Amino acid sequence: MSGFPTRIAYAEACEIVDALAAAHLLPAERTALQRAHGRVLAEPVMATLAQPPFDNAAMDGFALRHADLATAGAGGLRLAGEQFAGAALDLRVGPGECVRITTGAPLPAGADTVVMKENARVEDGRVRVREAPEVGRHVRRAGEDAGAGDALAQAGDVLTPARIALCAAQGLTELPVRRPPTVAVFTTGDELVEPGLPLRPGQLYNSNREQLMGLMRGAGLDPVAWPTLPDVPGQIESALRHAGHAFDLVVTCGGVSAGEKDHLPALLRELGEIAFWKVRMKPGMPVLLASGGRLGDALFLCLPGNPVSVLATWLALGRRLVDGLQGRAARPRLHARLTAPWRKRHERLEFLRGRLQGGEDGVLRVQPDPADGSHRMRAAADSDALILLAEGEREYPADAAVEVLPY
Ligand SMILES: Nc1nc2c(c(=O)[nH]1)N[C@H]1C(S)=C(S)[C@@H](COP(=O)(O)OP(=O)(O)OC[C@H]3O[C@@H](n4cnc5c(N)ncnc54)[C@H](O)[C@@H]3O)O[C@H]1N2
Ligand code: MOO
Repeated sequence: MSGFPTRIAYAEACEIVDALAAAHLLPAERTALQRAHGRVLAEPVMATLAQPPFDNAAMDGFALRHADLATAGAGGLRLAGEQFAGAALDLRVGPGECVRITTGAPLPAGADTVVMKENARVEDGRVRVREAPEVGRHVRRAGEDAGAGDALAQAGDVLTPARIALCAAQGLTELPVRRPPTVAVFTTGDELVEPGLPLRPGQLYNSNREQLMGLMRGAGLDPVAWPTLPDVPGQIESALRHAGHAFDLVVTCGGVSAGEKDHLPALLRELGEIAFWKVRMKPGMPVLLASGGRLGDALFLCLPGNPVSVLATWLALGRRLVDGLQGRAARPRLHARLTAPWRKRHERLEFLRGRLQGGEDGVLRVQPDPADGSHRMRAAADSDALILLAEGEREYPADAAVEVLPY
């Protein structure tokens, strides 16, 4: 097979994924704030309100004029009123006066400082301050977090709970987001049996479907799983044609390498347009990406069947594709130091499994798991990161800095 990139470097695969995703950027839509969690912003969000919107107290206590503390003497300050959080009263703190105030309440005119309740004593309508704070203490100034007109978030930002809260504080009820891709998930293989059914010799339980569903849900998607497909070209074609016309993305797993029952490459070559097949990565080498062509408008991402290959190809390429389809800003790249030396004995870029450890010295470390076969799911389950080891045979000393992809 030729006419498309094959046996390419991981970096090249990333470029192709990014370009294909950008060409298939999903439309923007307005969604209710309550439904926007985890979605990607399609436009910047501008502040129309300053944050905080007015000067207010950071503590329960007394609002006063700082200059009066030096002159108040033993008699203290006259308690001139109360301003609680809620409607702003028309209060003014005059010379020698103070106003009882609660956290979040608007600062009365004239006041410049708040004294905590615990540092004051009230007697006969007079307030004596035990410990004078510095001027401006416990006052939160209007606009110190954001000014009206500031950009609070950019297109491509993910709506984390904190960012949603920032938008809610502006009184927004809807946000402009990208529609997440609809995704159909297929597992293929005559050897697969669903958990719960009896297993005959040579068969094995389908474990990849649940893994993929979890990985996709973790990426904010709501995938739809098909019943497992047998290794029968006609059946695979008709199921993929159906999904290719109904979904934005079709993800398959298994049947994508060189065996007599690996029908996906030939099918996508004949009916679709292959963007790449085979990336010089381990595990996951036979991964294939294609546009649907006569199978529909969907993109087709075909992952190898080995369970650890599913994990690695999804995290390395699949998640990148769904990020790109939503215009999501690049995820930060993380690095850690190996806790043990590692001898890399092959040419392909490796996504080795490892367990992250945060030390009190502030250094992130990762313990490589020696069970590096792409069927060794236990090592993947005992780990929480993929360790990227560059192409080429190489000795990595303990403490070597490596890129990690946490999962
Ligand atoms: N002659 C060659 N053989 C292989 C090559 C190659 O280039 N030339 N590539 C190897 C690599 S690397 C990988 S990775 C695998 C990928 O093969 P396929 O994508 O065709 O996957 P299958 O053969 O269908 O399955 C591989 C393996 O995984 C098990 N499997 C499949 N689906 C599931 C599932 N849903 N749940 C659990 N386990 C599953 C399957 O039984 C196989 O053991 O090919 C190498 N061979
Ligand atoms: O690339 Mo395959 O995933 O090693 O066995």
